[in-house]
Amino acid sequence: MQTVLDAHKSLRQSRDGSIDNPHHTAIGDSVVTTIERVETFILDLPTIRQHVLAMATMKTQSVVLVRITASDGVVGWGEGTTIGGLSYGEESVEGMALAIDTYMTPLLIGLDADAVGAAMARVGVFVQGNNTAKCAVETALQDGAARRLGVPLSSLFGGRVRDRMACAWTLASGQSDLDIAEAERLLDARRHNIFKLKIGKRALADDIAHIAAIKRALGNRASVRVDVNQAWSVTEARRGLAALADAGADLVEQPVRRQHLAALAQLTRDFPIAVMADEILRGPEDAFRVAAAGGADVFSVKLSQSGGVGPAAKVAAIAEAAGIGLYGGTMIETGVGTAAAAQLFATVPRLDWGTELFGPLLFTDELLTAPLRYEDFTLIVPDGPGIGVDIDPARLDDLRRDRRRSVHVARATTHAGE
Ligand SMILES: O=C(O)C[C@H]1C=CC(=O)O1
Ligand SMILES: [Mn+2]
Repeated sequence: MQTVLDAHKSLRQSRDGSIDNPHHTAIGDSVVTTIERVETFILDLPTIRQHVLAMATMKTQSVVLVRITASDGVVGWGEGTTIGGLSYGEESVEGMALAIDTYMTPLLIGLDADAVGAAMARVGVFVQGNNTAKCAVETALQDGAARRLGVPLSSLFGGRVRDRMACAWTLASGQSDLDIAEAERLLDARRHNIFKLKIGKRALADDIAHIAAIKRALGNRASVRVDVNQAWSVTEARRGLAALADAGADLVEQPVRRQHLAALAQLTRDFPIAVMADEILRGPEDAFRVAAAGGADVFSVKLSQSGGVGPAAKVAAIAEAAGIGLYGGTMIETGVGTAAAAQLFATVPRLDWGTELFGPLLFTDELLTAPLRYEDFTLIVPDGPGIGVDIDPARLDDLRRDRRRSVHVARATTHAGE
């Protein structure tokens, strides 16, 4: 039986013709740069303030970084991040590190480092689901492939149509007056004029009063949007969407559970406020299903949920083909995942709803040698090769869980009701 590995090996052509090159491996009559090492790092990054979501309150964000070293010495980085332990999704950072180290790495070692699609196809044969862990691996491979060519990752996805993009900020301190003060500061600094409010934890009437107060304070100076993170029943959502539109909110994100596509489609049809799909989208197949059902006006495209840069590009293409609006989503990633997402969203012809690639700004510590630039309400897409940013090794050492001195990880997240 021919395996995916055999198939991709036989498709590869010699790139430099030199069998003697010590950095390349001869496979059959092909000479390729191979994947030599895959390493995972769990990092814990304290947040600048508590971040209150329907299902969890974050005080620290935990992420998995993947470093892939190829036989030519080129290193690629990727990130797999989720929110609130296991309260947002079915993958945790600990589980991702295990899935990568135990199951994905042995499948990857020795494969052609440039054949990212073939490598991920092989992983997909033997590893079901685990999209966020796959995202970390796939992004690291994409980064390495682009660095090897000396081009930004956006060049592997058709090239840029923009070099900066609108960037929302999430107001989630848990208190209306603090949120308003924070929004005013960010408007004054010209950093953000799109605000996403996290709701669904409190009673509907309290959430609506909170949104109305913020919209009243900010008026036309800002777009106000809300993310329910699946917390509403269908009945609550029907009441909620009507009230949100009256309060002046522009968009509501994932109001009902991700399993309830028919309800999401009904809400999309029945209310004038834009409905955005988030948790329901776990890759291209879901994107197709949701688009075919008329399940949303807008897709929040996330690299982590989609399974990497390539699958996220397919989600975006399905939205585009279906006339669904696009928004560049985040899982509150470090500069690594944020830069990778920016590279992809720079290539999307229409990004009408902007992005929320603010992740690095929510952390007390900077991981990169040069921070991402946020100016004039936008994020600037980095120019360098690959994802366009570099990790500071000293800061990486500082933030690694296995080297960490002080963060009390067990209490870094509290859950709804605590
Ligand atoms: O969209 C989510 O549900 C996750 C995330 C993105 C921004 C934020 O504050 O939380
Ligand atoms: Mn969301």
